[in-house]
Amino acid sequence: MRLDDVAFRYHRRGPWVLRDVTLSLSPGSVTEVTGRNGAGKSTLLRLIAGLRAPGQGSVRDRPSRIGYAPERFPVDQPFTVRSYLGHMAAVRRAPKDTIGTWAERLSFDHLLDVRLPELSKGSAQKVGLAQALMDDPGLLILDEPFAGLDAATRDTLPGLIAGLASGGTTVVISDHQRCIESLPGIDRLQVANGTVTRLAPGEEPDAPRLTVLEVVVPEADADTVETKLRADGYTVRRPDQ
Ligand SMILES: Nc1ncnc2c1ncn2[C@@H]1O[C@H](COP(=O)(O)OP(=O)(O)OP(=O)(O)O)[C@@H](O)[C@H]1O
Repeated sequence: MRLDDVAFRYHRRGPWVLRDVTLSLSPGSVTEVTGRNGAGKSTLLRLIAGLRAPGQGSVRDRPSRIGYAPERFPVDQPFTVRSYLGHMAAVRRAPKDTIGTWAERLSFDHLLDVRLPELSKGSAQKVGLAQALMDDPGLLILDEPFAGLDAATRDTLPGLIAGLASGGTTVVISDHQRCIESLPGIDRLQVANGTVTRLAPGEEPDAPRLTVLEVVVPEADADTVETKLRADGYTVRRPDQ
């Protein structure tokens, strides 16, 4: 698929969030989208997914079956995981047993009868991923899919993504936590200053100046704080106990 001279703003007369975006995404490619907070990564992903229409320019040849997992899965829905995913499978005419398959692959099969608002952040993230992955999408868009995931699922997901890509799925991922960047042959796009540039292999995104901040927390809160900081894209080092 292609984006040609795409520009986008959320409000008429508002500031352009993205301009002059021209890029192509080929079947079977995996593209990592990088950029600072607020640069426009989620906006670019929504444009690619077709959830937002460009203000200028065009998007062409988008695959018809699209899987999209937003940065935050909307849990304020009065369904159990099973009925929500069952509904999504029916809408997409996916086989019903796909729910069990993905629940097992992403290790949330024990939560199928729990209501969405009662899920932890990481479990909700897995349900969001399952609905995006279940229909063998031609275009798969994942917005910060690793945020809040447990280590086992974090390790599983790159392989699942690579498997879909080798079957021809075009994959686009924003990933603060840089869990996907070691995937062989990955393409990288950087969103900065309102536009998108392709990074050459090995080229580092414009790196901000780094500093070290020591944070002291109650021992019992250390895991939670570490998970939160990692989810926000920070590097966390724990001193030896
Ligand atoms: N629904 C919206 N209405 C108006 N402005 C928005 C909306 N969503 C995002 N923006 C603005 O568009 C710009 C880009 O936001 P976007 O969420 O795409 O950035 P991002 O790179 O994904 O950020 P982050 O890394 O924090 O998730 C920001 O200035 C943001 O405030």
